[in-house]
Amino acid sequence: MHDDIQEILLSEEVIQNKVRELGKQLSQEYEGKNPLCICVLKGAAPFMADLVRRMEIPLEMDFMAVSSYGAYTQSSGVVRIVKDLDTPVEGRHVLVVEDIIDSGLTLSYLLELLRGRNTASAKVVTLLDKPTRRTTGLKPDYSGFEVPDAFVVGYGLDYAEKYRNLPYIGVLKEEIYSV
Ligand SMILES: O=P(O)(O)OC[C@H]1O[C@H](OP(=O)(O)OP(=O)(O)O)[C@H](O)[C@@H]1O
Ligand code: HPA
Repeated sequence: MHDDIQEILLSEEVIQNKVRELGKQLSQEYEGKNPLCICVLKGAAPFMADLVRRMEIPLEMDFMAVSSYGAYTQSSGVVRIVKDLDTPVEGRHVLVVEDIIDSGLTLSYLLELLRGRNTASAKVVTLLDKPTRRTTGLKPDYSGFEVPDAFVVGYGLDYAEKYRNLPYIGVLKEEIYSV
């Protein structure tokens, strides 16, 4: 285990089993719909890469970057589009792929934006849900795990751009971000 990690919450095996399960479920839900899977960069990149390989249906991928956290652990409350989609979404079934929903600010903003572009449907799959931190009414359509109110890193999730490449998800030691 990495020295900066206090505790492993979800092992690589547990994550991969869940991804396989979600991929199977989404394959059934989106059969015949050629969904556009939208990865919210950067945190969702490992989850998106693993998830689409478990979806056994035709689909397309696109990438979007929005930022509300800046470099550290507090949401700024202001959502900014850093990179927009390359694909027109009008009439498309879009599935937003997220690593974590915390306050829900990022996704509330994103879903409103996408629905305003007249999608046929706009749903969300998140690997992690931290419902205790929610300040919006947002609920994911598909969710992997609920996590407690702790700052978690790994499998895409960062602290100051570090730890995204850990294959597991762990709680960061408080001394790392309290200095
Ligand atoms: O529900 P919220 O409170 O809005 O938080 C969730 C968002 O915060 C993180 O992204 P971040 O802005 O840190 O960018 P990153 O994915 O590049 O790390 C995470 O990947 C979600 O997109
Ligand atoms: O717990 C978290 N870890 C990393 N990034 C995050 N963005 C929202 N919550 C978190």
